[in-house]
Parts: sequence; structure tokens; C-alpha cells
Amino acid sequence: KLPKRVSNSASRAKQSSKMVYLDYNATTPLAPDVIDAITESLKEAWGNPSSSYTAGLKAKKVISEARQHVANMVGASENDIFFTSGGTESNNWVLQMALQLFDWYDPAGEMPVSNACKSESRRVPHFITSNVEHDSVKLVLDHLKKTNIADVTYVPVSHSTGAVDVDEVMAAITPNTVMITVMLANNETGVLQPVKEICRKVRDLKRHEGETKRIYLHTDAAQAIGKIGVDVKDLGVDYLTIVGHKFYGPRIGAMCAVNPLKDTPVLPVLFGGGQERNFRPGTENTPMIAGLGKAAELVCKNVNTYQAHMADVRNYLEAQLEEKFGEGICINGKFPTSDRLPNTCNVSFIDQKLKGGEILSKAPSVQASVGAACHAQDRPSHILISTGVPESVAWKALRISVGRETTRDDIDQALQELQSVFQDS
Ligand SMILES: O=C(O)CC[SeH]
Repeated sequence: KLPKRVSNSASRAKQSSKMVYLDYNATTPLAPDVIDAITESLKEAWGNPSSSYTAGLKAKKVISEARQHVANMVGASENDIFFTSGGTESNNWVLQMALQLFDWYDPAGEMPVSNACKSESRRVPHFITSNVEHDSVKLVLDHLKKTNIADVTYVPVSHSTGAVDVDEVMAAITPNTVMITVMLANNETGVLQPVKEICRKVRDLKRHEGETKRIYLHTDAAQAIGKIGVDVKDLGVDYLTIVGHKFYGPRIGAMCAVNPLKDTPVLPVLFGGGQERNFRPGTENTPMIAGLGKAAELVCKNVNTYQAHMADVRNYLEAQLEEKFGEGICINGKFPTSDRLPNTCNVSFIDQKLKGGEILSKAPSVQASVGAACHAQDRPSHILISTGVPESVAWKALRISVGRETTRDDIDQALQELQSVFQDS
């Protein structure tokens, strides 16, 4: 005979056989049109895009059309888009490029990007970032700092806004600052970061003799694209990271460099066959690029509808949480003066003994998370703690992120299951 709690969660799973997926910030399913575009490309555009005969030209055309859709999605030009294997590669590329740009003179002399300042002391490139970045930014900078390749200032997010303070970012600038990288929206709290304001202030900054002539600006837009409007020119960034599997696209991505080689330098960190205009070699993954292009096309057409729907469902979720649990919950990442992604709710069940991971283990049909998928789920989220959430509260957090198809009925089912977990515990 099964012990009571196992039989309860097993019986709950049986009762509510329908799985409710509520972890869209971890990844999204492929939109049906995206699957069709990938399948079509697999069948019809298998040629090597570098080949000059029909099979290659068909593939090249697919890639060019996809590039235009991805560019349109973020308000960029087709030439601004460089396909990569995903967000991690795009983020690593931008940071490694900044290292080179710190001392790099343009050998052709065509673009005054030389950043070298003539101070006698050993010059070390300096980066500024937040303390809530995704690991594909954080761990790169941690490594550069630990190995003395670069200096890094991690500006802590304010505990009263969940966002970095623009003036604190500006105060962190040194003569050797080469790049500021701050994510557009946090994947766990959903809090939007003041990227536009940071870029505006940096672009107004006068640099002096002995200082880097230019501070490059990057944002990891992985979690924002497809949920809110994202426009590189409106933001004022030089570089922006695009991640397909966050907006119902395939697991590839892109690095956007605004007006490359004219306004924004681009340097390769991989070398090979010359694809992507010699900046990102490797025979192109045509079907996935086709899928990314279709996903981008859908975002272009529907992002306002997506945003409104997700906000409605997320706000319904939070209203239901308040109604059913009252003082027993704490919504993490909800600040009066900060904007959040429309789909993200980070909630701690503070009057429960159970930790977030334990709650989810007893609610098998509720597919949510305690934090970023790439972080261990058996400890409190360091992102929440960095945002000022007490450790005891962070332990009890669930990250619930809704998607384009999530319904209020899904929310009702998930909350019903969570309530029965608490009744049994
Ligand atoms: O936040 C997530 O789950 C995706 C990045 Se690991």
C-alpha cells in the first residue's frame, strides 16, 4: 500500500491528467507554423547555401528571408543579424569581441574604433553588468575577472525596484570601461532593466584623453523578445542577443550588431569557412534558421496580442493567488515602480512548510520551476536573493511563467492542485 503522500500526489496526477505547462521562461514549444517552416526547409532547402547552383541558392534564399524577419522583429536591418547556435554563443561572442575592441585598431583605418587609452599603467578592460544576469553573461565575466583578463563591476539591483539603478551604473564607469551589458528582462523575476536609460546616458557621456573612447552597449534580450516590443534603435544598444526557443522558435539564436562595420564593430571569434560574412563560420543550419525566421515573423505580427493575453492570464493567476492564499504568499519581483514581463509570476508560499521544489514534486501536473532551468533546483535562487528576497522566502518560491496558449482554466487547475498539496502537507 503506497504511503499517503505518494498516493495523494499519484491520485492527483490521475485526477488532473492534463499537464499544465507553466515554465515558458525556461523554453517554449515550437509554434505549428515554425514546425512547418522547418520541415519545408529540411525537404526543399537542404543545399549548401554557399553553393552557387540551384540547391544552394534555394537555401541561401531561405536564410536571407529569415534574416529579414529576425531583423524586422527587433527593428534592425538585415545586415545587423548574425545567426548563432543560441543565446549562450551570442553572449559569449559579444563579450569576447569587447575584449578585442579594448585595444583593437582598425587595420584598414576605415573605422575609428581604436579604444586604446595611452595610460602607462597595465591596461585591463573593464566591464559593467548587473548581479542578476543569465549565466552565459555572468560566468563569462566571472572567468575573465578570475583570470585577470578583465575587471568587472557587478552593479546590484535595487531591493526596492528589482532593477539596477542607472546612476549606479554610470558611477561604475572607469577610464578602462569597454562594455556595459545589462539584460533587458530578468528570467526569474521578469523585472525589466533600464537599458534604454543606461544607453542614453552613456551615449551622452564625454570621454577624455586616457579613457576608452567608446563604451559598447549590449543587452541580452532573450526573455523579452516575443513578450514585449523590442527595438534596438529605441533601446540605443550596439549589440543585442536573440534566443529562438524563448519565442516558440528553434534552439538557435542570433547576435544583432547595429549597422555593423559602420557604426558597430564586429569581430570574429570563430574562424572557418567564411559564412555569415566571415564573422560566424560554419555551414548554416538552414532549417533552424528558417524556423527562427518564421518565429520572428509571428512575433512581428502578433506580439501585442501575445503580450495582452499573457498579461491577462498572469494577472488572473496573481489575483487568484491573493484570493486563495492572502497573506500566505509573497509575489517576488513585483515592485510599484518597475515594469515586469507580462507572463512572469514569482511567488513564495511563505506560510507553508514546503520548499518550492517540494511543492512541485507533490504537484506532478504543474510544470513550473523554482528558478532558471540552468540553475540547481535544490537551493534558493541567487537571483531572488540578489533582488532582496530573504533566503527563507526564496526557498519557498515558484516561478510560474505563462505562454501564448495558457488559459485561465489552466491556472484554475494548477492552483487547485497546489491547494490540495498544501491540504495534504
Ligand atoms: O530561465 C530559464 O529557465 C532559462 C534560462 Se536557464
